Amino acid sequence: MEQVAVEFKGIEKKMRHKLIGPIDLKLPQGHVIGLIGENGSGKSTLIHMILRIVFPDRGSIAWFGENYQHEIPWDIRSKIGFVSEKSNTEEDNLTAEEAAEFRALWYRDWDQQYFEDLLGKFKVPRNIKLRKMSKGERRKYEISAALAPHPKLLLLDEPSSGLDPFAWKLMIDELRSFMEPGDVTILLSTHIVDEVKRLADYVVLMNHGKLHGMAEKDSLMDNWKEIWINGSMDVVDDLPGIIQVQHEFQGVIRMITTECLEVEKILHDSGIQVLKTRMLELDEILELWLKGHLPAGVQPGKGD
Ligand SMILES: Nc1ncnc2c1ncn2[C@@H]1O[C@H](COP(=O)(O)OP(=O)(O)OP(=O)(O)O)[C@@H](O)[C@H]1O
Repeated sequence: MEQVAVEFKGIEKKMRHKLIGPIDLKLPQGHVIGLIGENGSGKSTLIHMILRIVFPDRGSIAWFGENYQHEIPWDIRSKIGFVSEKSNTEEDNLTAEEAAEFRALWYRDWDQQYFEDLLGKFKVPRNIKLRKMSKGERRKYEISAALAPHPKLLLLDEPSSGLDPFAWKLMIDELRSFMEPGDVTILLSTHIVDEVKRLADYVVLMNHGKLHGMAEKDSLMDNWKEIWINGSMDVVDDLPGIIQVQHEFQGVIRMITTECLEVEKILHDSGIQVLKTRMLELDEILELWLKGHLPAGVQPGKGD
């Protein structure tokens, strides 16, 4: 059975006007999980609950298979890297080098050489205070500092905010090579669908504090398709996962299915001609999912 980095069981948290949860979610170890949702849907709150910056009102969280009632023990916390949506103001008056000296005291496995290499790769300015850096420059420092202790779980809250396209590409490449050992888990909250498309193995969708479920990205891309066939509407009634269907012209039917592999097999076995198929873009899939069309096997509120 696959190892689980973090597990949420029946988690609920009342924020000012919004209930976040209930959330039942297992983040599989060794994968990148893209966390997607509209503004205010609860993504940062979910990340803050993993870090114990926010405590849930109900339910439990397990870190690498262990539950803790109060604080997370330091040996566990030091395995978790974090890039916050907002910069840490306590570091404002420090240079990247000075801030790293403090971080190195906290993280047992801090790798100074790796940190220096990342600063060089990202062209982070040296010997100037972090508050004097541009938003993108500071972001590059923050990503470098989060990677430097080789965390086993990396929580990234909109990490690319402020990055130029070249730095963005560098970040994607760096995160890919960071995943190479195979036991690292990344939870990536982002509004950039292309980031999820390039990096994520799984997609977790949230909306208005509710979890819409978790699905494997490749399975979404392979199964959510637009198909054109030559046939009658009766045929469509027997096909699985049909969420849109339209009679186009002269016996041509256009449909969208969430179970394309199965649909293609049935059509093939029935001798029905497929005229054309089109893979949906990930943003189209997410829009349909948000409207309530679930991927096959996904239960709303659950991410197993
Ligand atoms: N410190 C806080 N106190 C009270 N309510 C809060 C606090 N922080 C966030 N909230 C509320 O909790 C809800 C979820 O916020 P959260 O920041 O988790 O959303 P998000 O999905 O990360 O949003 P965004 O994409 O805009 O960053 C929002 O309705 C927000 O108003």
